Amino acid sequence: MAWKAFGKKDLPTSFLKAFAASNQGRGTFFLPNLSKLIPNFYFKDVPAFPMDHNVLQNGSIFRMFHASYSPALRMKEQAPGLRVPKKDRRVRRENRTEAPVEAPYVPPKSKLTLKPSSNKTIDIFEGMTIVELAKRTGVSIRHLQEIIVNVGEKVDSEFDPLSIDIAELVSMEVGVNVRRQHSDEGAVLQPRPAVVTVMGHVDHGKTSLLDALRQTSVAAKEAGGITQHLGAFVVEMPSGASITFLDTPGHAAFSAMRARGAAVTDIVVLVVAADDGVMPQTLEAMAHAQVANVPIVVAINKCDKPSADPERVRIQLGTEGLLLEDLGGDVQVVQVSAKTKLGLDKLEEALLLQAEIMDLKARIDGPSQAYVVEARLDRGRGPLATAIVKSGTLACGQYIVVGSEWGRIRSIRDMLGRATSSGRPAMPVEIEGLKGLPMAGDDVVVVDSEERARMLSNGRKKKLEKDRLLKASEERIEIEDTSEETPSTSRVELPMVVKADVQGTVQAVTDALRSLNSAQVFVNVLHVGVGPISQSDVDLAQACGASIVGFNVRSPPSGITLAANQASIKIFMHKVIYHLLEEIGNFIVEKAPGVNDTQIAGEGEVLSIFELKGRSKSKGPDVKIAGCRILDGHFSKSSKWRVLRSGEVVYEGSCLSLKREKNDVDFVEGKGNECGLVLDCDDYKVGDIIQCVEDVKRKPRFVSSANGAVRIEC
Ligand SMILES: Nc1nc2c(ncn2[C@@H]2O[C@H](COP(=O)(O)OP(=O)(O)OP(=O)(O)O)[C@@H](O)[C@H]2O)c(=O)[nH]1
Repeated sequence: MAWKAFGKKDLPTSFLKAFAASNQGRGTFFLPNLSKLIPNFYFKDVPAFPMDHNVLQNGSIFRMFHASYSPALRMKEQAPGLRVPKKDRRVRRENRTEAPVEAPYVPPKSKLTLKPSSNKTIDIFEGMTIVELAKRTGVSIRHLQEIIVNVGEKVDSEFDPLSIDIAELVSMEVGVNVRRQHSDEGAVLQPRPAVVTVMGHVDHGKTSLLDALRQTSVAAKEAGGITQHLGAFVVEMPSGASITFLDTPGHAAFSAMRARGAAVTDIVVLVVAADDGVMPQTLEAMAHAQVANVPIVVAINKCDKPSADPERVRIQLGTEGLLLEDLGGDVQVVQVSAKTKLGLDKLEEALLLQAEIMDLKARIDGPSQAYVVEARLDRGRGPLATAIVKSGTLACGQYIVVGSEWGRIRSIRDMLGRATSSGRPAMPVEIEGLKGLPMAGDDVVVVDSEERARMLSNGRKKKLEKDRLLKASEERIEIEDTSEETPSTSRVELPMVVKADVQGTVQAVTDALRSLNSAQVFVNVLHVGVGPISQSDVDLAQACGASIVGFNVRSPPSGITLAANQASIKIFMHKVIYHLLEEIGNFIVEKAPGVNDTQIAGEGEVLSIFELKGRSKSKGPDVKIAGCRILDGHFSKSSKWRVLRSGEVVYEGSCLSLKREKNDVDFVEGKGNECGLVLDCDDYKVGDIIQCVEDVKRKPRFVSSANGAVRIEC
């Protein structure tokens, strides 16, 4: 492998192998991590595109410089226009054979020279002119024309209509974010089913309620009995109407999934258990719905329980600012029981009424738009995206761009797994044919040709990578700043490789792991991916001293497990999020260095003072012995000691002698036991309190709250 590593030291082959292998998919290896792993190197010419294997192999993506890299070259790199003084050129020549003896070069914090994307976001639409685009981006018409020509498009006049894809590419090029707007003007709109997201606190009965609505039994089949995916399906109501439901997980780690659910939905069903009342995730769900400007229908569940108190729930919700119908507002409230199926017809009525009020319609014809709620990698079928169609009709054979991935739709399946040729508005569909795995939350857009799809996908990848590198660089600076507050010797870094079944859970697990960062331990997620743990994950973990997390993925083949064992790589395999976080939390606590602290090991009272006269002048002065009774704990001779008088510390020091009866001892234990004590100060008085103080290492604590939120308390 030909890497351009300047300087005397070569990179470890094991590292290079693992690094290259880990980057065959998306560029998920963070540069700051890389430079941390090889501290004597710094990096320049960082790519603004995803690192792919071939690029990595020819070594041209960035140049790695060893710390001993010559000062003259360094000056040139930092200020390209600068003339290097002759003296320094000499240094450079001398250094061809030998590294200079000098302090290692510490790269400046902001070494990435990538131009950041501006925070500006503009709306773009099909047919906008260059003039319009120039107005919105704030870039000159001439510059935009140059870019358009560079992407291979013809420009006749600045008033010619641009395709929305070209407008996006050009905007990205000038560092402006876009929102694609599709006008339905002139299109025939047809009624469409409502998309309803069921949200609420963990275990309040969201899945059971959906189960009851569709007469199946998903809740019983879920690992650990909790929802960890964003399930989407269509329920045919007895009235004949159909509703698309999204079930979101209640556990605290899945906040991003809930936010996605609220963003794609028309109505939120807020499930609150009648016995438990309003809880943290109930409030979070309310907030998500309000941010997304989505109406709420409240389902007070578990009304069959003797401890159910629906009135209390109503009052709680009212206090939280939800304007319930029965209290004069417009939020409908229904009392239900998923167990006895009580009130399900009322819930259905409420949803259909809400949908009717909203007059939900969508364009059936024309370019389709959809929203990815989940994505996973199937061994045989490749990347699969579950999406909800927003408008238009998604059809097999269409070229699509999904986030930064592209593909041609090979097949579409409905939520029962049946093949279908198209997906209509509000329909959840599984799309097959993408070249790479998109992210949950990505938009699906249909484009005219393969060329356009490739171009848009490449442009987006480039931008994504640029933003990611910048974010990683900022994160690194933040970490460095925090570690300045905490002595670096006391902060342990735990590198992790995270693999999970779908993109959504990868994100949830990664976010949850990051929430375990503390002043003592930094969980450094080096690499994430969808799918089972592979040999390249093990290689990477070995090269970086990382542990591997496998969430909701099948156990790795025995060969991989064996390789991991041999390399002493810890693998955390779990199917339930709180089990995973508990195990990792305890692992972190175990690895945390702890902070030095003191604790009172024992306390006693001075009952009497004995004076021992010095037997001869040469043997030293007279000695005062404090006769003590232990009130609590134990006395240990080697510890530190304190004398307290009227609650104030009057002395701190060490012990010269500890006696039990007439014998010298190191340790006296037990409330009520008496001993004689000589401290290196003899200013004690009857009634003083003597404390034996020990140094201890205080370890952090793993704390998980009722809503599943976890943290490490130092
Ligand atoms: N008595 C009674 N129990 C219920 C009812 N609905 C749900 N449960 C029970 O409550 C527990 C949690 O139900 P789930 O449907 O898994 O709750 P969830 O809100 O989907 O939980 P997450 O998926 O973890 O967010 C299960 O033991 C259900 O059997 C109900 O109406 N009455």
